Amino acid sequence: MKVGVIGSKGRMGVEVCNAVRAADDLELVAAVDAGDDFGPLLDADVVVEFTVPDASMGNIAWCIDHGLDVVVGTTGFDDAKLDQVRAWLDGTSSRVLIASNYSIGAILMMEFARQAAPHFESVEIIELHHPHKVDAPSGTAATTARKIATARAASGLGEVPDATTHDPHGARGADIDGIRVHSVRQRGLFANQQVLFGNPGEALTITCNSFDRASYMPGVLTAVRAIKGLSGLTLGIEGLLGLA
Ligand SMILES: NC(=O)C1=CN([C@@H]2O[C@H](COP(=O)(O)OP(=O)(O)OC[C@H]3O[C@@H](n4cnc5c(N)ncnc54)[C@H](OP(=O)(O)O)[C@@H]3O)[C@@H](O)[C@H]2O)C=CC1
Ligand SMILES: O=C(O)C1=N[C@H](C(=O)O)C[C@H](O)C1
Repeated sequence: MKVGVIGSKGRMGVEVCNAVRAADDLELVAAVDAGDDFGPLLDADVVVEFTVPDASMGNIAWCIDHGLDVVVGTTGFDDAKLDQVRAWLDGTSSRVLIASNYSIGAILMMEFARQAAPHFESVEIIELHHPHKVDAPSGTAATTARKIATARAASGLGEVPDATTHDPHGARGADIDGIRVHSVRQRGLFANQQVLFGNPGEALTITCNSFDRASYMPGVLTAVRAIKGLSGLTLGIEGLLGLA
């Protein structure tokens, strides 16, 4: 397959270009970044997009307009943006796959959190990242929170217990579908997430660490190879790994 990369000079884009070059069955035919002519992407069978939240929607629209399939790793998607992508895809043959995390550890962390969610009264998420990250909370934390909230609702669990009525500084963190998320930005770290569950007399903590951007490459290449078998908008690669 011929692969194009948008965001090719970024931290993830560089890693993706190298992973594509190293794969026997893939060929890197285009590598573009901010300000570049996107024309060379027209030679690609599939485009991989790792840029910034403010640019990603425009890049996805460009790919769909030009009949291309796109594997998106950029974070910062909410329901409104996803609905917009679905609307763009309507009546086209393009495919878009968006995943907030392509590492197997993070995908399993989210799956384990989804399984644990109906069984614990309390749950909070702490995500810790390098200080260059522009979006908060992380896409992974937002996805995890939504999966937990859905699993809690399906099992009839009510709100997470919390007596806080006075929080003038926002110390309780972000609220995503009723799940508290705390974002830490720390020099020396790359990417870590902890999901803290609690019940009377017990606690369960699920932790995932990424130490290197190499951790995302098997998932990204799996998505690249699988996208022609998908249709419309696909969220996450759990299904490609037999987890959904
Ligand atoms: N899904 C996953 O598994 C993972 C997702 N991510 C996400 O991937 C994204 C990228 O992360 P990272 O590589 O660290 O970020 P970087 O800031 O290192 O890279 C982003 C790149 O995109 C470029 N860019 C900005 N605007 C455009 C545009 N309109 N068209 C083309 N290129 C553009 C930037 O150029 P310039 O700097 O000149 O503006 C930069 O080279 C983030 O949203 C991050 O959260 C990260 C790791 C894993
Ligand atoms: O910006 C990053 O670095 C990362 N972003 C993704 C996210 O927002 O979840 C994935 C990973 O945590 C690294």
